[in-house]
Parts: sequence; C-alpha cells; structure tokens
Amino acid sequence: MVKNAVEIHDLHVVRGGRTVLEHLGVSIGGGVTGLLGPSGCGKSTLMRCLVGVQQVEAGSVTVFGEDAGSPGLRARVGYVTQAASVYDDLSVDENLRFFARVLGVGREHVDRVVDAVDLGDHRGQVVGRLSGGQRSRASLAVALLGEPDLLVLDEPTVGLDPVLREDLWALFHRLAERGAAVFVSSHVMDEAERCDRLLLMREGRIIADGTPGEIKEKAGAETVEGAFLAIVRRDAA
Ligand SMILES: Nc1ncnc2c1ncn2[C@@H]1O[C@H](COP(=O)(O)OP(=O)(O)OP(=O)(O)O)[C@@H](O)[C@H]1O
Repeated sequence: MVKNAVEIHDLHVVRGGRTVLEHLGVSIGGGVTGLLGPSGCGKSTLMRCLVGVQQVEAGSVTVFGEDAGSPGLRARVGYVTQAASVYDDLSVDENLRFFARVLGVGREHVDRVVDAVDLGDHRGQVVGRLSGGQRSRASLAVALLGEPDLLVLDEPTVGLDPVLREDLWALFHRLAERGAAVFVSSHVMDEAERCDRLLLMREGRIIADGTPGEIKEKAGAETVEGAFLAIVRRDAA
C-alpha cells in the first residue's frame, strides 16, 4: 500500500483572475480517497495540479517524491478527465492497442483492462457509437493500461446508471487493494460513503478530512451531505 503518494504544500492557484485553490495542503496515500464538493469548488483544478498540467501561483505538489508532471511519473500515474480521451473513429480494441504501443506495454494488457472495465462485448465497436458511460469506461481502460500506482479520476461516474456506478466503485477498491492510490472526485454526496477517506472541499479549501464515519461523527450529522452543510454553517457563524 502506498503511504504518501501525493504531498501538497501551500498550493495556490488563480484562474481567470479568481483564486481557485487557496494555500491548500494535504497528503494522499493508499486506498480510495474521494474529493467531494459542489460544482466549481476547484476539484478538477486540484486534479490538474496532481498530474502537472495546471499553472500554479505558489506551493508544491510532489507525486512519489517527484514534482508533479515529471517524465518519470508518466507510467506511474493514470489520469481520466471528464472528457473522453479516446479516438471516436477507432474501435475500443484499436484505441487500446494504439495506447499500449504509446505507453510501451504489451498487448496482453489490452485483455486485462477490457475485462476490468467490462467492455468485452464492445471491443470491436467504434467508440463514437458507444454510450457516454461506455466511452468513459474506454477512457478508464486506457488509464489502466500502464498499471498506474496513482489513478486520478475526475468525476468518473457522471452519467452512469446505478449498476455501472456500483461496478466502477468495486473496481476502484480492487485497484486500491492491489496497492494503487485511487483519487476520485465527485459532486454527488451519496458516493462519499464508498470512499476509504474523504476530502470535503468548498471554495478552494479542504473543509473536512477523514473517513466518512469520522466526518459525520465530528459534525454530528447522519449523512455526509448533512456533515457538509453543518461544517459550512459552522464556518459561516
Ligand atoms: N479555463 C479556465 N479559465 C478560467 N477559470 C476557470 C477555468 N476552468 C475553471 N475555471 C474556474 O475555476 C473554478 C474551479 O473550477 P473547477 O473545474 O476546478 O471546479 P470543479 O469543482 O471541478 O467543478 P465541477 O464539479 O463542476 O467539475 C471555477 O470557478 C471555474 O469557473
């Protein structure tokens, strides 16, 4: 199990003249860590910092001891954005074989990741004709090709039906059990319970950090959503 996959210190990000992340500090280790907060609170921006594609005003982000985005991290970090990152005019198989070549991994990995995301029945189908959920699973399959030690998943379950959501969360836990650090964002509070550790975010700051149980207990709330509201009200008082 990875202990401190990610170390963030005093991270400050301004986008479009607005402060989006405010002197944020946090470490992320093994297991499934959820980043939850309302739309626009800065989740995607934080994830972009982890993979080294966000311009930052101040602070540092290291991943496995190296600066985020370093070439040495390329094979160790898998990143799935909200937009599908596969080619629409290629089939699932063709996409995976192409990315396997780019990443320098053997073809046998294609079978593994197709099974992992349960796209076996759609291998030969052109991605442009898949449903939104199937397309996001194809993107996830690409991210799994290199067997990353850190998986950064930006709202991977948006638009998926409850059964697929359940399957994907089970997959995240299987990956974490095999030793990967899995960092998943969501703005759906009912996904919180599925995380080993939760970071609640609001307006560029982390306002709670703990297991779902710890966060609820500390806030005196029955649900994570209730805890979020209680913390916001307490902060405003
Ligand atoms: N390219 C950009 N230029 C300027 N500002 C941006 C840009 N992208 C995002 N922002 C702003 O940064 C803030 C944080 O956006 P971000 O996408 O990180 O939020 P989020 O929590 O991921 O939201 P969502 O859940 O809706 O995806 C928002 O106020 C947004 O308007």
